[in-house]
Amino acid sequence: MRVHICAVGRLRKGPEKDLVDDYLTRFDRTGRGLSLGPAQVIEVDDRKGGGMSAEAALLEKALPKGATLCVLDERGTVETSPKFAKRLAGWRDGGASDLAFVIGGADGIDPALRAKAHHGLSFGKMVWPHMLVRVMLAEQLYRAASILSGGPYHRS
Ligand SMILES: C[S@@+](CC[C@H](N)C(=O)[O-])C[C@H]1O[C@@H](n2cnc3c(N)ncnc32)[C@H](O)[C@@H]1O
Repeated sequence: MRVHICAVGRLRKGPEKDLVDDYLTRFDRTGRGLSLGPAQVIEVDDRKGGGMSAEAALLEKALPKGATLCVLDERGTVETSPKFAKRLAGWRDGGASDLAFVIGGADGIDPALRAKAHHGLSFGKMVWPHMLVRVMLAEQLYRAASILSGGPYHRS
């Protein structure tokens, strides 16, 4: 199952980008034997300042056709890492070829796009900056692959 992180805005060179790259490399390596990954980041940029709906149109265009859609949203479901790992395995075992996570911009994700999602995932009720959400998601993907592989990274 290929994994896509579709995000509004460009992540510049720096510690957040390094962390995302590092965790996704680890995810790819750990997930290879589990039919998870590879993971790629797809960035969209609305330079005309059209707001949420313009960003949603760009995101929808960039999403792989038929992808299982998971939006990152503070109003979504808060879950443990093992539960998230189970959810990933469930999507994979249910036959999903592409899984797309969507991270919004400063105004969030357009409600019409949110309504199309198969799942809304929350990293808690607080609002985080989008670049940190990318890092957190990449880390949770690696953690989930480690849990599913029985590796020592996750200790609960
Ligand atoms: C700066 S936030 C935008 C918040 C916006 N005011 C809203 O109402 O959604 C940018 C993006 O980061 C993600 N995000 C921020 N906090 C989050 C959280 N607690 N859980 C999951 N995703 C979050 C969402 O995808 C959000 O669209």
